[in-house]
Amino acid sequence: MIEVRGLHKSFRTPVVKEGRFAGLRTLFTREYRLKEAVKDINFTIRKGDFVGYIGPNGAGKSTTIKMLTGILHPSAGNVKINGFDPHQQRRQVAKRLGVVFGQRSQLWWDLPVKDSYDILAHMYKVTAAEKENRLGELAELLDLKEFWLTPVRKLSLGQRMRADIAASMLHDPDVLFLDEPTIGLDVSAKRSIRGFLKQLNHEYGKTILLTTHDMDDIEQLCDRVMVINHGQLSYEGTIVQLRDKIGLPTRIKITFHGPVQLPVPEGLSLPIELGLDENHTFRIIRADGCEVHIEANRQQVKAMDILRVVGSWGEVADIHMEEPDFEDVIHRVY
Ligand SMILES: Nc1ncnc2c1ncn2[C@@H]1O[C@H](COP(=O)(O)OP(=O)(O)OP(=O)(O)O)[C@@H](O)[C@H]1O
Repeated sequence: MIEVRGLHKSFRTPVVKEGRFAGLRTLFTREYRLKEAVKDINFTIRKGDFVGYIGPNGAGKSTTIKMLTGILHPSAGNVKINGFDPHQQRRQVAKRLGVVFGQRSQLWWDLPVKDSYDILAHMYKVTAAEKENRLGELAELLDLKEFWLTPVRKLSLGQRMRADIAASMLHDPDVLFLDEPTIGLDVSAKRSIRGFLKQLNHEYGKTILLTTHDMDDIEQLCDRVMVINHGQLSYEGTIVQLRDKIGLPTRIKITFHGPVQLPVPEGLSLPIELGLDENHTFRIIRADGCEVHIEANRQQVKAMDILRVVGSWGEVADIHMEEPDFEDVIHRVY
């Protein structure tokens, strides 16, 4: 459905001279610097996928999205969306594509929300009946009626984002590109946007590519994640595979029915005589009365082995496992 092959984008920017009359000298003797924003990117996104596209600031995410939407022309390589080239066959692609830029609204600032939809429907050649039908459904799903007649500039950020997402869906596209759709939103506004996106993907089968710096968005919504760094893809796969690859330890808190005698001091790994070898061990990080905190790499040591060993220290009352924070995992990939 979305195919990207050998995608490159370089920008040529004039080098600004320093010192007296710098502006003038820059005008007459132009020197250019080449910035390779995207370097040989390849990926395929199938129908119904929900894929996260993440990377640090300046990594090349927006440049990629702009090439996918046809706003920018690749320096090399190609993009196909449903078989069409977004730059050369813009009209065909636009019909099947919805785009939301969280930082920039596609609605008319001074017009009531409803009027923006009338203009967009006209631009996309959506019939009056289709428009009524879709807006009825979207208004219900995104709770649009409360600000239907309000000018866009007076909307809260959460309302504006809901209105923008509805606008991108008005022509019923199969594919959605979302660039930071939850930026700046409070917890409940984020939840409502995420719920809607989930529904679009699960129930309506929409294919979604999501760019965000919010790792909760990625963890809660995406089946797959692509990481871009310095213009190149540094990881592509599921979130579970990514966690396994990075292999951060799981934190486990064990509560005993009484104080425990530990076989090794805090900070040390368990010794071999307990039936664990040096590659399959775990570490005591803190002991506090009846509570013991350990760290284990669950790729290396089985939960049953941990239970067997800690069970020999005393009577276990409770065990609480905490998987590594996804932000920490991502930090390692960046
Ligand atoms: N029009 C342009 N002219 C020159 N350089 C550009 C242009 N657009 C982007 N760049 C450069 O290309 C690189 C990638 O930028 P891009 O906006 O794609 O990053 P990003 O991953 O979207 O970052 P962020 O998370 O901060 O939005 C950056 O170094 C940026 O300065």
